[in-house]
Formats: sequence, structure tokens, C-alpha cells
Amino acid sequence: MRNVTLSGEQRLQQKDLMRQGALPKEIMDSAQQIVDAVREGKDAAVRDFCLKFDGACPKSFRVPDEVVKGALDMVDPDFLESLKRAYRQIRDFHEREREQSWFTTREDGTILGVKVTPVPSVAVYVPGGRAQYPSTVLMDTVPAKVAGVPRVIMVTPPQRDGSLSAYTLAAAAVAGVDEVYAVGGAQAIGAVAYGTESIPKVAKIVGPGNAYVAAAKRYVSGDVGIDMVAGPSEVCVLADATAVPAVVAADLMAQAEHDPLATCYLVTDAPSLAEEVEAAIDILAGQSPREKITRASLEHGLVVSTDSLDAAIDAVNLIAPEHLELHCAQAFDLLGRIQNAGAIFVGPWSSEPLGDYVAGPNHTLPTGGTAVFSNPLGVYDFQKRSSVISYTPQGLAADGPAVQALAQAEGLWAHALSVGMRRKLLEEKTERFSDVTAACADAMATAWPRKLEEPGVPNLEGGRD
Ligand SMILES: NC(=O)c1ccc[n+]([C@@H]2O[C@H](COP(=O)([O-])OP(=O)(O)OC[C@H]3O[C@@H](n4cnc5c(N)ncnc54)[C@H](O)[C@@H]3O)[C@@H](O)[C@H]2O)c1
Ligand SMILES: N[C@H](CO)Cc1c[nH]c[nH+]1
Ligand SMILES: [Zn+2]
Repeated sequence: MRNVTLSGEQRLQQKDLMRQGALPKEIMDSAQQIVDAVREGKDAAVRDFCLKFDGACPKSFRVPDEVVKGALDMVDPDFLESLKRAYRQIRDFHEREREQSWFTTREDGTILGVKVTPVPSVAVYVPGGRAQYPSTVLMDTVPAKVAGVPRVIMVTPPQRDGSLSAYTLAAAAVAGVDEVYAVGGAQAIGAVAYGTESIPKVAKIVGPGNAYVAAAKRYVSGDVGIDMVAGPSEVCVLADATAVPAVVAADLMAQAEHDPLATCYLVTDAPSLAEEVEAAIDILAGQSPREKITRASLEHGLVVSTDSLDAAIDAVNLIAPEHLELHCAQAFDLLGRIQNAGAIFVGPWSSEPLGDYVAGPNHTLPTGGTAVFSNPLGVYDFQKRSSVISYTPQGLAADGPAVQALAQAEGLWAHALSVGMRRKLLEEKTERFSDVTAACADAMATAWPRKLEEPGVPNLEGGRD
């Protein structure tokens, strides 16, 4: 790992962060080319990329429903029991996020509110390149189902033999995915963003993936909704002298083993901790079947050593990691000072993999510094809000003059007319909207009922003239 040592008033700078997670330009370019080719060439293009990047392509991208359900009988009972435990806890957590429609009635009878509607169709991306992710099937699908999304389709890359993992399919059956397609990478994102002969276009794409998937999602956003940039995994451990080096090492390695582009940070004000953690990593990584990926990732990891907890916390907030672990005495007391992190694991017992699998909060989280403005995937990502506005004649009479004055200031005559015409109908004691002729005759007078006073001219360089 690289080392940055800060002392006194020194603080971590953006230039100290290599930001592997922030999607390199070559990957953005490559993802764009793949998406454009799929938009143009549809199934045939998807098939070419599938063969090129996954080494195999199934005859049909759609996985028959009976194959999905059949996977439940193929997997180990212990796995299935654990999967169902995870499902229940994820569901319980996300039920709390569901937003309800609400309405309020003013004294004049006017009703205002918010109508909540599920997104009509979503594609959940489930990664499947360097590992299988049945846990991500649950994390992506449960909030969609809690929100009431009527069509949830899942896309995930085929394995080298063109099949899908029984674990992943069993998770799709437990979570209630409506349709499964064996297609992954940027080509899957292009396919569900624009549609092909056999893969449907959806309204929104969610879920994590490697840098190609994240880059493709960013590229198609706008033409289709996306949740966030959830790219290669990240963890930041904030540790003081109470931290146990081997435990910190295991937690860094737990994210490093996802992807050579995963990024690990250790931020500490304890003088010898970093060396002890690195020594523990050396021993432990040698035993991992994923040693190569783990070491490749840790090579660009960063250790930030500080001589104060304040500088350490500032560094964490600048990093804005996907996952933050607080290995500190009185860890809960630090929570209020953490501004930027996708998920915060408080205290030494809160192993990040608990959050990956079973705790309940979502493990699809913002990466590459986007935790400064993004949220964990949640039910809110699958719900849209429409404002509801229903006026009574009394409400119109009360608010109408303000609308007309504001419309007049904006020079929007018909806006004022729209309200003025209704006021005229009220004045004439008729609520018959079909009888507008009389109101029209008086339209100008009603639209600009009173000349506004000319305002002064603001001096844009400061002060008032
Ligand atoms: N941020 C989160 O919430 C979160 C959650 C879970 C996993 N993850 C991350 O998801 C990722 C999973 O990655 P993965 O690779 O295992 O699976 P993946 O499904 O994301 O990516 C595999 C696909 O990438 C494409 N690909 C591979 N090499 C390519 C190349 N050179 N050019 C173009 N396309 C190429 C292929 O189409 C392949 O099917 C990891 O980075 C992991 O850290 C993130
Ligand atoms: N740590 C990943 C999010 O960055 C989620 C995950 C799934 N399985 C194991 N881990
Ligand atoms: Zn993980």
C-alpha cells in the first residue's frame, strides 16, 4: 500500500487519492463503444461481446422460469437456509424505507399532497465475472419488490460454459425476480437501456458491477434512469491504538479480493498500527485462493498516518469511501463527525461482510467518491413521486391574486389569464366552466388586475442603486 504521513495542521489532499474507483477514461471509452454497438446491432452485437468477454454465449439470453425455480433443488440446504435468513433481514430493513402517498387539506378545502408510484420496470444488474453474487440478487431485487415494481428483470453474465450459477438462480427465485437474462457487462447495460429483439428495454437500471458496468450505466443515464455509480468495491478502516492488526488486515482483504481495481484505505493515528497491519496482510494473503486479485488491489491501496484524530476524520470525509469501519474506542461518538460514506460499520464487532450478506441494509453502495452526494440503493430508488394539487373555489380566490402578480412580473400573460378567468367565473357566481365567453371578454382586465410598481435596478457589483 502507498503511504501518506500527515503531521500538525497538514490534511489529506485530493491529489493524494489515485481514485481508482473513479472510472478511468479508457474504460469509459470502451464501455461507450460497446453500448453504441449494442444500440445499433441489438442481439447480434450482444452475442459478439458475450463471446469476446465471457467466452461463451447461451443460445437464448432469457433463462426459462422453470430453470430458475429448479435451482432451488440444486443448491445445498445450508446455503438455502442462510439465503432465506438474509432475505428476511434485508426485507425487514427495506420495509422501513417504503414511502407512502400523503395528502393534506387546507382550511379552504384545497388538497395538496404527494402520490407515490413504483417505477414501471427495472433491470437489476448482478455481477458475475470474478465471483458469483447471489447476495446482490437479494440486495437489488428486494427493495424493488418492496416498492411494488411490477416488472423486475435480472441481467448477469454467463459463466465460461454459457450457464448461470445455481446459487445466483436460487437467489433470483427466493427474491421473486420476474425474468432472468444471461447477459452481463456493458453489453447488458446497452441491451436493457435501448432494448434488443430478445431483451426488453426498461425504465431504470440498478445494481453494482465492475468499472465497465459502472461506466456503461453512467453513459446511458438520462436515456434511462440509473441508481448511482456502484463500481469496484472500497473500504476505509479508521483505526486507533485499540484496533487489532490482524482483524483490520482481514477487513481490508475482504474488499481487496473483489477486484484488482477495488480500493482499500487505512487511516490511523496509532504510530505502529500500519506496519503491523501490513505484516498481517503478508501472512494472510499468502493463504488466500484469491491472492493475486487481493495483492493487485492492495498495491494501490493507501495508508494515511496522522498525529491527530481530527486529521484522520478529515481524511475519511475526503475519501468518501463506499464502506467505512470505525475500529476506535468510543466508536459511536465519532458517528456525528462522519459526513461521507456509503455505509458505516461502528465498533470492532461490525465486520463489513455482515453488511454484505445478512445485516439488512443494502450492500449496493456509491463508490469513487460519489458517497459525497449518493445514497445506498433503497426502496426510494424504485419509487417516483407526483405532486397532487386540487383547488376549491375558495382556495382559488385566496391564491389567485398572488399568481397574477407573479405572472405579471414574469411577463406571462396567459398564466395570469388562466387564474383570472376562473376568478371572473367566481365573481359572476357561476362555476360553469363551459360558460367562459363572458370571462374572455374581460380577459385582459382580469389578467393584469393592477399595475405592479416598477422595481429599482439591482447593481450586480454589490449594493443597491
Ligand atoms: N459498489 C457496490 O455496491 C458493489 C457491490 C458488489 C460488487 N461490486 C463490485 O462489482 C464488481 C464485480 O465485477 P466482476 O468483474 O466480478 O463482474 P461484472 O459482472 O461486474 O463484470 C463482468 C463483465 O465485465 C465485462 N468485461 C470484463 N473485461 C472486459 C473488458 N476488457 N472490456 C469490456 N468488458 C469487459 C464482461 O462483459 C464481463 O461479463 C467488482 O468490482 C466488485 O467490487 C460493487
Ligand atoms: N462488498 C460488496 C460491495 O462492495 C458486496 C458483496 C457481495 N458479496 C460480497 N460482497
Ligand atoms: Zn464484499
